[in-house]
Amino acid sequence: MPRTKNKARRGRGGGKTQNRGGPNWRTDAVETVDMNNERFNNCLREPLPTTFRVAGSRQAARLLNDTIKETHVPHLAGVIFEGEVVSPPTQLPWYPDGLAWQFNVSKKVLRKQPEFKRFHSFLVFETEVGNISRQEAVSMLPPLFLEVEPHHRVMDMCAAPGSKTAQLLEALHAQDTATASSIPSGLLIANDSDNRRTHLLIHQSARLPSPALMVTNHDASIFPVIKIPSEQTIFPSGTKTRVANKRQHQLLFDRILCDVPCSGDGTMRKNPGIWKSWSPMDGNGLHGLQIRILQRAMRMLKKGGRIVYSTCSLNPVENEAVIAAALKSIPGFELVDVSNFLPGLVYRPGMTSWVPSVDRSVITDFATFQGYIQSLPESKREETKMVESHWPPAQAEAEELHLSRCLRIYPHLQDTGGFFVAVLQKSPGPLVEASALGSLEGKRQANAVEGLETSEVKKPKLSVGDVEPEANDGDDDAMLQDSQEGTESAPAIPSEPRAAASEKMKGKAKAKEGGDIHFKENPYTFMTSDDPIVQACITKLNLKSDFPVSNILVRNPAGDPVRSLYLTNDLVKDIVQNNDYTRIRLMTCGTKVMGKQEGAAAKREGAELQFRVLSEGLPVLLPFIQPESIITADLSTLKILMESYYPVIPGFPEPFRSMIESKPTGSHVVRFVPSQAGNFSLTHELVLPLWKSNASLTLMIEKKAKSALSLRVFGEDVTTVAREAAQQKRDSTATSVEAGVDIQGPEPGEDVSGIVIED
Ligand SMILES: C[S@@+](CC[C@H](N)C(=O)[O-])C[C@H]1O[C@@H](n2cnc3c(N)ncnc32)[C@H](O)[C@@H]1O
Repeated sequence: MPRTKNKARRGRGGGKTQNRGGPNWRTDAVETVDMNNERFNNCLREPLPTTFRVAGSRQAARLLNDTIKETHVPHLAGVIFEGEVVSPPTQLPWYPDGLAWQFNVSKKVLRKQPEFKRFHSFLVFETEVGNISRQEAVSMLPPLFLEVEPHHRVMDMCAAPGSKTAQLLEALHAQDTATASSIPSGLLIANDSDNRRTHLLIHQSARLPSPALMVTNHDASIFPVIKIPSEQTIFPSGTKTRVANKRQHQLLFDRILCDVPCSGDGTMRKNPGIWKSWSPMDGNGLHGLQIRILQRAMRMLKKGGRIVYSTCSLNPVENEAVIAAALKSIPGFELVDVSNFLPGLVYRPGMTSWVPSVDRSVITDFATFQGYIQSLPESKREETKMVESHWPPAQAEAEELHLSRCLRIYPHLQDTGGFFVAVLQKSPGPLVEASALGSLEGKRQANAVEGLETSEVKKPKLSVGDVEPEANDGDDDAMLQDSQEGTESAPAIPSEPRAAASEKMKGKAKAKEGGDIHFKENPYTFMTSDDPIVQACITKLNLKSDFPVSNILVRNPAGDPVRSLYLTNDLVKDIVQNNDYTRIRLMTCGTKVMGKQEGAAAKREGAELQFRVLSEGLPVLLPFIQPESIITADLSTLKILMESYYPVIPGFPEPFRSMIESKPTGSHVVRFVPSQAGNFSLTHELVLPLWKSNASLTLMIEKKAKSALSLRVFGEDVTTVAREAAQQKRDSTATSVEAGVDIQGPEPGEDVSGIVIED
């Protein structure tokens, strides 16, 4: 943080003198270093460059990335605008496969310079349809460090609005092809405590539909135990089948992301408000919640599993202090050395020493918690919100905890926002006896056992639902956690006001009894495999026999296929069937694959009982559709389908025309093969849903997706919507010119942007 700012605040705070510990967040090294770095100061005042990531499954992302690299960037190189050279986009040096880009041009260039204007339109449309994600460079880091694989059980504790969730989903779907999606055996639970923000998550994740996704709405620090059946459990031979069948165990995760709420002081380049409102107390106040969220994650992790803890703050109280407190309270974890993980990433090591501010006026007079407490009159000691874990551990302890293995990203290093990342690994083996360990590890384990005293003494009884820790894990932590969920007493964590805490306890007790009566979402109900609607869909689409027909569900208690059919993988199905959906506060799960065909035309044609393939569900269904029922077409057919809403069947070229004429009305799937149409070529295969009416055809993709596709394939938006919009613009310009009004029409794509371009 800029030193001058702290000084100014101290001045305003009045009276307190510079302390022996030095300015806020100070390391020992700082004492000997000149803190005036002009580049750093200037950089903090500069707006961030625009960064984006090519999203989607690996193969699809590579194809689009090639388009950027080979079609757009060459045209953007050497551009001169108003006498100045404009730099083209460049790839972030550390992002795998060069899939992330950065550029720094003014809004004026994007609006007026023809090549950049075209590139901007391209970005806008591809962003709209989810193929490109505008995301801060540093925010792309945490999912990379998690190294998610398709079989992993992954938890995103604080997920909204969901840019990192999208990256995690992509990793889960790494084996997808450009047109077809795999059904990963793993799981991603994206959770956020803010109900409204979970809807952002649902919206975001619709761009990468996944049968392995669940969205929940919980306070992550008390995330409930999720039960799954223990079919793998080997019971003693005498166990009655009835007992064995009933057994469930706690789902533990392979990977957990804790991208926790933070003061956000690392975002000051894009949030100028931080310059005015920043206070060290923001970090002090969040510290307790941050520890509790991380501890909950540690309790839910499998042995050998990995947690990434991240914030967009540079305050050690929200970062190294949280890591140190969590590591000291729960044994069996260590910080991973990730120094060589992303070559090209420039960072600084975690801090091992700092002095927290004890109030808003940035008083950093106290090098230790004890010193601070002793400075207070006795009557005030109970009231202070400062706790021991705000301070750094002793130097030897900080070293033994390897706090320097954390990564600090400073804005001036690679022209980014400020960020903090720590990677924690849970030991794969059983815990070593505390007495057999070296001094610190022995103490850590002893402290942790103290912290869990009640449950350690009183082993929980398995009650209704018989939840055991995951069978192959034999994890005592999980068992203990079940019994004392929410009563966890890690040392030195700021306590909530008593009344609030006891209310929370009451609420939790209620939640433990069963569901949450305040949770108003609809339940998910699995349909039976022989349901006539399900069977009709299977026949109509000619699905193969390995289609997971028993994993289709609907969103109502009766199990009626009212509007949409969803598909989940086996693990999500197990979770839905073994947990009260209100207790886990399930907002959504799986992916929509079929939707009821609505509208007058469907009624007229007797198709109102038919379900059609949804474009978002098609990649998931595609591997199960018998190849002979997929219609083949070429680029000229695609052009006709793009240029008109309802092109009539006789207008299509042969052999497509005869092929489609032979098909019944209703939902179909078309494979557009690589081909030429005039000057344009389709370089890779596309598979899209189509609706056949009595006389015409409709490409069943959303308007914006159609425009993005058109821009990509034909270099311009040939869709009806674009033509109508252009006509409207021409008409209104003509009218205003006639009336002598000077109007500034919207720039192409601006109204649908989703990409906000800062000046
Ligand atoms: C830094 S943002 C997460 C950003 C997100 N990971 C992304 O990449 O888009 C922190 C999120 O934590 C949520 N949050 C705050 N307190 C929480 C809690 N106790 N449990 C779960 N989520 C919480 C906020 O609603 C916010 O969405």
